Amino acid sequence: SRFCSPACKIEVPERLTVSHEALVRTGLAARCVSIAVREATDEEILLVHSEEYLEAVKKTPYMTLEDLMAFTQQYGDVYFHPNIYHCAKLAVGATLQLVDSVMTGRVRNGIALVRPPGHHSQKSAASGFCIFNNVAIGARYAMQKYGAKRVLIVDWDVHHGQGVQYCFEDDPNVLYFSWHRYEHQNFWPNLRESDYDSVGKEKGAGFNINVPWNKVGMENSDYLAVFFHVLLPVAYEFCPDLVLVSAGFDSAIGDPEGKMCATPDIFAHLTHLLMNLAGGKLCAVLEGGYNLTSLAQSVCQTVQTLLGDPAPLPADLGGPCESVLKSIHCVRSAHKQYWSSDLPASELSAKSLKVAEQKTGNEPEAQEQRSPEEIVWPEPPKRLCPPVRTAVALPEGVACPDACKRCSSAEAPSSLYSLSLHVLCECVCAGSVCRITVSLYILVCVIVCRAVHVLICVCVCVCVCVCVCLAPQGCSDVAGFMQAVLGLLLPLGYEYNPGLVLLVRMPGSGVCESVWQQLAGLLQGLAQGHTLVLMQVRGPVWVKYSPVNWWMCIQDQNWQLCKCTNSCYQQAEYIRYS
Ligand SMILES: NCCCNCCCCCS
Ligand SMILES: [Zn+2]
Repeated sequence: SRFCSPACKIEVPERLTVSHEALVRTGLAARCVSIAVREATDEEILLVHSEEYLEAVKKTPYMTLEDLMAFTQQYGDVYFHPNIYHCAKLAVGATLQLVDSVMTGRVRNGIALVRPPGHHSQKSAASGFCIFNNVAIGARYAMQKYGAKRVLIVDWDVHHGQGVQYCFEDDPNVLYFSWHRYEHQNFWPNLRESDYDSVGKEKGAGFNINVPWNKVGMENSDYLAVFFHVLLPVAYEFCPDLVLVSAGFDSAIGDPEGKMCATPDIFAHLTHLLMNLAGGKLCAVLEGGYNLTSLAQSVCQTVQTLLGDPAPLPADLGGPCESVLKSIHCVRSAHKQYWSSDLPASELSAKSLKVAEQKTGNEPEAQEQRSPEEIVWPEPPKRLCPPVRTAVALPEGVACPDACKRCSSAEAPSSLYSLSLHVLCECVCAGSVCRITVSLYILVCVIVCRAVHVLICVCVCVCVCVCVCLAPQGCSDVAGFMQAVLGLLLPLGYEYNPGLVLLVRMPGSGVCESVWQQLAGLLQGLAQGHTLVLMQVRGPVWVKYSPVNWWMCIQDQNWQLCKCTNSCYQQAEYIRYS
């Protein structure tokens, strides 16, 4: 019989069917392994929820419609259907199946497309369409069953996941990050504790990060700025064993709840920027997302990045808007005492403020006048999945690394300079590159990043941005190095939006492997993954390249190579020859 109470108009079954259909239509589903779902057990649900709440929800399948209505009244904005208890157990069970698959290494990462969502539900309360807190239970489960010590939860849904915050606010082992439409507490769930000064309690102080959006109409550059200047520096310092994403897509353009302007392809970059953490162990769990068109596109963008495909070129980014700068400034000040990675906040806001003034963001008022259905945006750009991930040109007698395809060996130019120009011209003449960023890493810690634009080729105008990075001591200051990469190089790179990234590692630079891997991985979010790496270890040159990744390594006589695990793209095993 039809459920006579006002069933939810936006949290509808079609959310899952359009998402799955899009994954099938784009061929992405065929590239994934599907994981069986199951119902969560009581024990698993009790990792987060109270017995009395679970017992109460257990009764709902047998309630009359009137009783269900009454039961719903005690909570905010949640709808109970006789079948929702079953669905909510499946949503938790699917999440835990995904956590199992990732923590056991059966898969590197994945996404659980579930409903009802979970991040608003609390120990003894349903809220905001959520019955059981899928992601909070997933975090506790990973810690209990797999001994995960530190779990990072990134909540990019447009609503504040207060349920997750309450669950872990005194827990230093779970770092909860959420951005959310807030409008100075005028947006649902209208909580004082959703503001930036809720940093966690007792031992958990510093492990809860709230970034309020005090305006609607936020764009891609606003989202990236928060990742570069708030989330990523702290996430790298936290060094999680597992990343859980409360992947709500109501923060995308066209959503009736969020009223933001960020386009679906931004989720390709957000996902990419998180995939270098925790050795690539990332579980995304669907939360909100109520515009069926942008939801399906955003899900596909996320899955395609999880599969390792190169990110799309970021559409013309500007700097963050004034309101976001204030939020970034406030949340960084609130967390200053807990985290060491901290560029002088004044410098950050000064630079970005200048850019913000020039920013002519599309006025959200204009957007608000149009109904969500009328808002249109361009289809996300096609993203190449190269037929050959990695080709390697090696001197005679050197075996081809795993997962690489051997091709004719390039002659080994003697000096680095001629080599790089030789290759650059080859790239340029191939016509596949319009702009090139050359990062010459002389030494380790980047403290000054100066960009010099040089015209190097008459046939094609190639802007070579030569970042000459000076630095003091060796690899000890990894935090400082990562802070400079995250807070300076990446924002610069995304805004510059090059056609190719050239990474050069000089001998004696002392760049330790982990830093090098992070750098190579993060920078592959630029230039659609076209990365050229000159790794001056010592010795002859060989070129490892593919339509996506160009790797050029200069090796010493005894082939002192390194294992470069690119969690994003492929395990590139190099070979040690002595
Ligand atoms: N007038 C109150 C609107 C409440 N909307 C609840 C939205 C829950 C989103 C879950 S992601
Ligand atoms: Zn939401």
